[in-house]
Amino acid sequence: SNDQLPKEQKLSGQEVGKHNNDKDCWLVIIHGRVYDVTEFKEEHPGGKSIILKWAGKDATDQFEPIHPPDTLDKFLDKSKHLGEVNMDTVEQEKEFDPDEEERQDRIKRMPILEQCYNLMDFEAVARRVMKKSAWAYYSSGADDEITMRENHSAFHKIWFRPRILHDVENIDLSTRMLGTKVDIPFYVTATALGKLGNPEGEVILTRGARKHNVVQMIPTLASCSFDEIVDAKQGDQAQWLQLYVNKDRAITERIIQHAEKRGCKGLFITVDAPQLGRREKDMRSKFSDVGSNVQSTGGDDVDRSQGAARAISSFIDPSLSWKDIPWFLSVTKMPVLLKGVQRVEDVIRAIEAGVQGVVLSNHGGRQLDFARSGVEILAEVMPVLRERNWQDRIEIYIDGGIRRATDIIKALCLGATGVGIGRPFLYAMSAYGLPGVDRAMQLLKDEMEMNMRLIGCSRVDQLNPTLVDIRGLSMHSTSVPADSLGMATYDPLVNPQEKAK
Ligand SMILES: Cc1cc2c(cc1C)[n+](S(=O)(=O)[O-])c1c(=O)[nH]c(=O)nc-1n2C[C@H](O)[C@H](O)[C@H](O)COP(=O)(O)O
Repeated sequence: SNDQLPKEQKLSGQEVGKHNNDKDCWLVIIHGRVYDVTEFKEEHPGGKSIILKWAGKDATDQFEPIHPPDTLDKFLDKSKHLGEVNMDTVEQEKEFDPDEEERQDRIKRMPILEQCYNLMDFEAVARRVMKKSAWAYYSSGADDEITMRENHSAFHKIWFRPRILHDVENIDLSTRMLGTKVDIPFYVTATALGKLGNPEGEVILTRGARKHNVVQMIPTLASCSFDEIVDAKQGDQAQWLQLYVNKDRAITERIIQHAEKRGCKGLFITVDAPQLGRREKDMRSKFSDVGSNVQSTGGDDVDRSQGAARAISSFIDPSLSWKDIPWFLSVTKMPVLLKGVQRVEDVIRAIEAGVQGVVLSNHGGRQLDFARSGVEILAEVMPVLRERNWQDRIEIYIDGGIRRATDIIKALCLGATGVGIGRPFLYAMSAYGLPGVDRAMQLLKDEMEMNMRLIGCSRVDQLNPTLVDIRGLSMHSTSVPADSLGMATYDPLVNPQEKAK
């Protein structure tokens, strides 16, 4: 093969193009570097077919959003790095996307940033301008997406009991999270594959978090490398690490200790995803036709319809359990928290296990459908902790469906230290880049200042349960799914073909 080529001589596109089959497979990936993946493709978590589909071609666009830049240096033996190719001899085969032209037209007609007045406006714009597969990945929830909708509608079942005639001239929204002083009680939660929405990826969220002095939780499954995201922070800007625990604990230990060395201020172990949920919009989107088949143990001929999420999560350890918690506490001095706790019994157990906090969360409705919203779990947890006088033993966060500052205030009234926000910042970043994230965070600050005044509080430590009425919270009014078979399949009145017989 060509790896004896003197380095300064570049490979030609034609030459690379010949190695495009199962027995002999080269790929041009990022920045015109060629890699021999003939062996590697057999154990590629995203399955073999995606590699064969782009064998011998430039696969940069497909590679970038899913893999951090250091992936090849980390996982592909140096002997397989075949050197540079002369890029003007490589035919640039763009993945054909039927609605790309229409999408570009929608981008030309999208509203200017100043026309976004709340976080839902960003979602409305993102839905129109994002690539279908990216929108599908960000917006999808598990199964019928009942929990995803419940996350936000739960806040509509909580009403305020505002107090009057308190001096609210000067409002202070600041608070502390794991010891870090932040401007407002929300953090940017961990969401995977930031480059699906914006070519710069998670570093945009880093810059937005710095500007508004809030914490960024760095996802294990980020598109940017961990070090890129940490390098993008400035000064003593605080970041936390969200951890998917690897079956290979040596890898996990290295990740944790590197994060601590780089200054992360908290370790959030995700405990609600021993297997990633079935997100059907994601599965239907473009990723499914490349058949990432990490569900299978062998071969490439099994259930191919797993979206991007499955393609990148085969390393997660489903055997993780309470007996592992002491190990995590022993390998790091960072505060350790559990992300994705969903009932009070597990909060009690977390306190007894010695962790410093929990995030009451159902993963944005992307995991177990019919899991309750974070805010409903919070309303179950805090009275039980107060009974034991344990409410200050750990920090309690919630996430899921936070779209208004009133949602943040309701969570704090019920006893949360702060809240995590995911999709809104992804949509803002995908539609408008950093200016979008900046505006979304500023809108929340403006909303929260006004709402604090109107419920009669000037500081977040004054927020308390007497300011909310949660009697309606446990009412789960989900609409009954329409009888689609009856309506559209059997009823001749609806089904014209039937009438023709
Ligand atoms: C929207 C989104 C959420 C993800 C997310 C990816 C996306 C696109 N991913 S996921 O691919 O595995 O599902 C992660 C993740 O990497 N790790 C994690 O702990 N939570 C993940 N979450 C859940 C996230 O941390 C919050 O729990 C959730 O986003 C909060 O709900 P909202 O989006 O409504 O704010």
